Amino acid sequence: YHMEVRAEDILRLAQTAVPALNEQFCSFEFFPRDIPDDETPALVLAMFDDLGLTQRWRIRRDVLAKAVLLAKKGYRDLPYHNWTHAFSVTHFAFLLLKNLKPMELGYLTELEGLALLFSCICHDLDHRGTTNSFQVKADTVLAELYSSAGSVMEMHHLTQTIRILNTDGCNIFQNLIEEEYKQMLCLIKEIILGTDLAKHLSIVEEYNQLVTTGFDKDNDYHRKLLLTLFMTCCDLSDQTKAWPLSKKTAVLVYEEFFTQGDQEKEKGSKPIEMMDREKACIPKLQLQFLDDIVLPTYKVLGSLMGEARVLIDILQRNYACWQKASEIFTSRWPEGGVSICILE
Ligand SMILES: Cc1nc2ccc(C(=O)NCC(C)C)cc2n2c(-c3cc(OC(C)(C)C)ccc3Cl)nnc12
Ligand SMILES: [Mg+2]
Repeated sequence: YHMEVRAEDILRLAQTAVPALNEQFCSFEFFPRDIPDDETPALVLAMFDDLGLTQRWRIRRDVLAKAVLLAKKGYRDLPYHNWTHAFSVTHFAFLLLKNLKPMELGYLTELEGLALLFSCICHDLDHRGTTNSFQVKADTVLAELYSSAGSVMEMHHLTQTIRILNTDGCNIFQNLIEEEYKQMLCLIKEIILGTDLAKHLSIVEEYNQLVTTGFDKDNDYHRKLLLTLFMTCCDLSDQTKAWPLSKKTAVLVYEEFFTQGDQEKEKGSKPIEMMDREKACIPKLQLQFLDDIVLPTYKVLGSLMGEARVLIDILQRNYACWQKASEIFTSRWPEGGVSICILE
């Protein structure tokens, strides 16, 4: 398994005219998952340009082109943790940076904004569609390598990210001065390791304190919290889209979970209910997920950045749809299949 891209593909991407990012593309309603796969690399370049990051950090176009193509190739063909997920997460980071203007307001430095965008592209590189606990239980190579550090998968995503930067002609940060380069690697590490669900759950308390004490933009730690908060919001952003779209994504997540559950059964171990296609009730699990993880995270975002409150309204509408679905589908289909919500 290796990551390689052809020179002519890099050249073609580097020379494509920058697609104009229209109003829909720049709005929170936009659903990036509908963009054809082959159009996504050019749009990533356009997002860097549109945010002024390409010129601010003197990022060479052909270098950014190669890095994006290598990252795209670094994702596996899975139901959920694939390039489409990475692209949609990156698109939401673009929306946050463009619409909430954290860099202009001094909530994030331009270096932190660049770190967020690049981390989104790479944050789930070479995911295998299984959880950290699965890696440890199955004693996989990745668990051998990283279980002592915890965050097994996230450590792997990080090493794959560094590998891209160390690949000839891919280091988009090559024109940063020494000090900024060191800071950049530190930020990327924080952000990518912060995408471990266990890490997120352990710092939710600190997010709420941040809301109570108020955000101090001169406080490095506050800005770091904001970065990992933004990253988690990006990672969860499919849930802030219109109902049919957010439901479609949820089904993909369970396709991956159930495949892991099937593998665990084959190994003779019992999967948790969320991963057991015989036991899981998706609407019920989605209500828990929105209650325990998504809503608390976006409520912090909404308290810190007023313009993000509109996203909470959409989340609450989607919550209501899952409630209706759970009432209609509390009893499973006669043949014991999983209830997929047909609500539109
Ligand atoms: C639609 C949707 N349903 C989900 C339902 C359940 C869970 C889950 O892991 N439950 C475990 C218990 C202990 C809480 C995750 C779900 N999920 C994620 C997701 C988020 C992640 O972590 C961050 C981003 C840091 C929160 C990491 C991995 C994934 Cl797949 N993305 N979309 C979804
Ligand atoms: Mg991840």
